Amino acid sequence: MRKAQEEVRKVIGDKGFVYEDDVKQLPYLKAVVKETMRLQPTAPLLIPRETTKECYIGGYEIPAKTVVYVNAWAIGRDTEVWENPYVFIPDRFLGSSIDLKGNDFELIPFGAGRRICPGIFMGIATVELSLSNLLYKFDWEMPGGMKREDIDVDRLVPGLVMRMRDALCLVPKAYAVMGKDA
Ligand code: HEM
Repeated sequence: MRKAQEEVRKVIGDKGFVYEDDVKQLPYLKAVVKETMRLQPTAPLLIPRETTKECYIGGYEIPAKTVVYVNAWAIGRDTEVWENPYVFIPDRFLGSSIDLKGNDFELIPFGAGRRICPGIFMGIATVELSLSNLLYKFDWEMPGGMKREDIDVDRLVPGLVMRMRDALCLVPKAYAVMGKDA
C-alpha cells in the first residue's frame, strides 16, 4: 500500500484530486489492481455458460447443452503460469503486456471473448479512480488492537460474487493535501 500511496502522492502533488486522465501516470497502482483481481477475482467462476453444440475443450468431449464454468480464480493461482502465485506481487505486472481485457487468458477477471463483461472499462476506471483517491487523501490504519495477521482475505462467503466473510474495517486519517480541490 505504501508504494502505491507514494506513487499517487508524488504524481498528483498538490492538485487535490485524482482525475481519470491522471490514472495513466500511475503504473504501480494499475499493477496493484491487476494483482488484486488475479488473486481475488470478483466473479471467481465468471458467469456459467451452456454449450450450444458438442465440442472439445482440452481434449475432453463436452456434449451439447452442458453447463461450463471457467475457474478464473484457479487460473489466477496456477503454478504453471504464475511464479509464486499465492504471493501478492504487483511488480510482476510492471513492464508486462498482460492486461485485463480478455486478451491474456491467464488473467480474466472480466471474462473473455464474445460474452466478456460489457462494463469492463467502467469497472476498471471506477476501481482505479476510487482506490487512487482513497490512497491520495487518506492514511490508513488498523482499528485499535488489530494486526495484519488478523486479516484473512481468503475467508470468503461462497457465491457467484466473491466477498470477505469478515468485513475489512480500516481507520482513515485525513492526509493534508494543499490543493485547489482539497
Ligand atoms: C470491477 C467491476 C466488474 C467486474 C470485476 C465484472 C466482472 C464480470 C464478469 C467476470 C462477467 C462474466 C464474463 C464472462 O463470463 O466471460 C461479467 C459480465 C457482465 N457484466 Fe461485469 N464486471 C464489472 C463491472 C460491470 C459494470 C460496471 C457493468 C455495467 C455497467 C457490468 C455489466 C455486465 C454485464 C451486463 C455482464 C453480462 C454479459 C453477457 O453475459 O453477455 N459489469 N462481468
